[in-house]
Amino acid sequence: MTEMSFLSKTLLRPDLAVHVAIPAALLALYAFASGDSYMTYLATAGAISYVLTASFNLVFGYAGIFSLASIAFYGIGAYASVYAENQWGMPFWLSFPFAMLVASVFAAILIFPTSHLRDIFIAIVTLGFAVTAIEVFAQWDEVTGGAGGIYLIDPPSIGSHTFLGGDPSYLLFSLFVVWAVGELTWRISRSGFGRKLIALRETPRALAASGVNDAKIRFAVFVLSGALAGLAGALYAHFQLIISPEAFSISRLIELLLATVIGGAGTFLGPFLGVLVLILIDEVGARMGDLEPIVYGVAVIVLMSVGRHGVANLLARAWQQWSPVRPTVSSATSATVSKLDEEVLTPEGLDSSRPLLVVEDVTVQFGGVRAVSGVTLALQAGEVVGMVGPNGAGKTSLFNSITGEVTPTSGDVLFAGRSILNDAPHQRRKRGIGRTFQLPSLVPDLTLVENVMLGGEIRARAGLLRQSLFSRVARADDRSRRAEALALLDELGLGDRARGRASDQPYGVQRLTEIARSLMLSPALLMLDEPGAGLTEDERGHLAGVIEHLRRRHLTVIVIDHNVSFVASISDRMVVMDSGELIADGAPKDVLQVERVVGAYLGSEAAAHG
Ligand SMILES: Nc1ncnc2c1ncn2[C@@H]1O[C@H](COP(=O)(O)OP(=O)(O)OP(=O)(O)O)[C@@H](O)[C@H]1O
Repeated sequence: MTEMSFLSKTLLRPDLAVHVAIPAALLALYAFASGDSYMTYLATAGAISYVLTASFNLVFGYAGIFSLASIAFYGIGAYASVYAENQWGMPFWLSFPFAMLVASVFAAILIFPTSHLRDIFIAIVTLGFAVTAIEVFAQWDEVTGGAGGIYLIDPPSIGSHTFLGGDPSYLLFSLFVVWAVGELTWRISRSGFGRKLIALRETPRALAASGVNDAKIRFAVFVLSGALAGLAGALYAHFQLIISPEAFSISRLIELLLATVIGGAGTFLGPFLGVLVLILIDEVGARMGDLEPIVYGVAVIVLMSVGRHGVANLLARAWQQWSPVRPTVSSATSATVSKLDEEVLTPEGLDSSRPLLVVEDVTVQFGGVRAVSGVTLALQAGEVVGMVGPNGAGKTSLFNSITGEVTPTSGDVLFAGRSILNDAPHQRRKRGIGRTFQLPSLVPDLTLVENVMLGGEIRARAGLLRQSLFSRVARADDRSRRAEALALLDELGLGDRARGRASDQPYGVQRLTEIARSLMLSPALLMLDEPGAGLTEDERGHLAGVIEHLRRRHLTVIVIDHNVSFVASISDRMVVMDSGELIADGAPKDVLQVERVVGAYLGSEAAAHG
């Protein structure tokens, strides 16, 4: 291999580039800064800011949880490490994990009042927590030293070496922590855990559709982010050797927000770049005397208007234009249904002696609206059932009461002979009930194959911790999930688009990808809510072929659609709903003759079909 091809191959493989470029950059920074005390100070402060920003980037940037409590966890980590050393004589190297533990315990507690909140409401509750914590830091004299702060009695040392805050050795230690945190975030961003965080941020429904408990993902990222903020706090305390409440103020929180957003929230490089840009703005501003706040403000406004998704995304776009390797996305869903492989889907353990699904006298009431009224329905394994009915007939409400998104007001739903009413949606996915939504619920920022891989997460052998570390088992999981997802996409005729971003795909492709994601669950029952909506004639034809393929594989399928001819052509049996009631149930040709069906809903279309 020539030197050039090695270089270009390394650059084009992000893993290698990160493992080489980040440590090299950190070592270069150390070599550059360690000769000068001011630069050493600046670089160490920057390293600490990076760790704090990376912790916030995980919870806000990746997971989309607008938690402002990071500043409190930062303070808690700082005080906890100093307190443990001063009061209990805890060694320096133990006080760091202790700080992480204490901060993560607070994070674990705070997740409860915020678990059902979103966006600005989370921001308000966590801001309340941050303000309270800042007040406690300033007032709890016995522990925090109150407004005057506390000193670390013994500077950190290992063996005979003392790490004084402004020393090059402390800078080296801080850069080591930066490397470790960077490595962790890189691994997370590559792993199934990272994909689940992005799904949580953009399309939480995609998690439920994949059988993933979003509460668990929220909890994990909140606690992890709290622990990293605590680590930043301990690093800060040992850098300054004195800590006082001003270090954990609201203006520090605003700096943290700015660093995250300017760098590029939800990107790996964002925290590095955000901190660097803020330091540069600070340094330039400091030379401008009274104009400093104006320089700061103007710089932030300019940066945000040039690229509101942050510097990292600007660089990524520039790199994509420069890079010789471009993703290839063909223009049409060209593959034919004949490509569908007979071996792909074989539902296991089906008991054909009893219905797979029984809906017993289910009523769904939304306030004064009775969306479903005493519906009883049984589905045999292997049936393809089409469900039609006018707008507002209650089809989706009935669907949702089977899949768990809606709890029936009365009645029961049995799957494989067992009531599933108490199961959460993600648990029903695990039991074998796959579903798609009326509006496609793919994660726009992930590729198609990554979206489909989400459906296989419930079979992952590696837990969240091993996924975060992207361990050997997690990598092996990932490889096999990717291969399965690619095979499924190929089966559905989407192989050539697998690496395209979901948001760039036409509706038809997105709908089929949702089906592929559901199939990753190896469901016994697949429920498709208007899979044909918004599709072209060609795409509809392709969809009909896919459903026929599922039927041949003995998968039980329920399809809602408004196009009666389409439903009649793909189903073994048709059910018709009107005003919350089931008004017909039988073979398509018989149902289309039922007077109430023809009169109440189908009109000329049914007559034409009949
Ligand atoms: N979450 C909700 N809150 C209040 N009313 C609701 C809710 N969901 C559905 N409804 C109402 O319940 C009735 C049935 O709606 P549903 O969406 O189940 O019908 P549908 O047959 O699926 O209609 P469409 O074909 O238009 O999707 C409608 O009157 C609807 O407005």
